[in-house]
Amino acid sequence: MKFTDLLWANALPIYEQIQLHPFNQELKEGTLPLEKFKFYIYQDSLYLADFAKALAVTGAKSGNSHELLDFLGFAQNAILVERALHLSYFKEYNIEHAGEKAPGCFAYTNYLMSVSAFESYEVAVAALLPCFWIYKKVGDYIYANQISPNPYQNWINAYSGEEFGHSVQKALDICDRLAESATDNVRQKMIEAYLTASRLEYVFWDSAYQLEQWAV
Ligand SMILES: Cc1ncc(CO)c(N)n1
Ligand SMILES: Cc1ncsc1CCO
Repeated sequence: MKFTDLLWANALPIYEQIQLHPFNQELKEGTLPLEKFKFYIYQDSLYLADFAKALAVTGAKSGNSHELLDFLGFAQNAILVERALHLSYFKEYNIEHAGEKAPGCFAYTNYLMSVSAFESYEVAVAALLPCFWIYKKVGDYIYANQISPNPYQNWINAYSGEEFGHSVQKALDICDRLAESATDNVRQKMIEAYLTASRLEYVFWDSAYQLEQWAV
């Protein structure tokens, strides 16, 4: 059994709740209120900017130029996705560049940045993996089950697409390779980081669905 299969099995209950979450169900049906999608896209643009930094810092920890290049490529793609997909939605829906991170986005980005800065390469890779893998699975699920025409088609195509799929496979392969030579202790920390980031993926969608605000 590959290490990533073990990760998937461990986090399956979290993934199932993500797939069943009304944000993703309504995205699939095309009935997600525009206000919630706009909130999500704006928060996700803030997310992707920090995610790119975490990817670059993680890449800098790899012991070889091959994986450094992989992670720098992921970071570059995250910024390009932010520019292309998000800015087109910003225009189409008149989303203003205003406001700070909601608590869910704040928690997730700060977790990824702190793990990439302060934990080992192995643990940072495991923490970053749900961003790739869960989005791929959600993208594929929505693509296969969507009601069309769907107003959120561009978003669906981006994450169910082949290009994103290649990046996801690369990240999975790196994680499996690292786990093979990791100690049990490091592998345990990788599992915990993967679970925490998966929970934060749920939190991020839920935050958008609730139009989450700071309590004070
Ligand atoms: C919150 C979040 N996780 C993962 C991705 C995938 O890039 C994204 N765009 N946003
Ligand atoms: C994970 C991820 N999300 C948006 S871009 C990107 C890197 C893919 O290369």
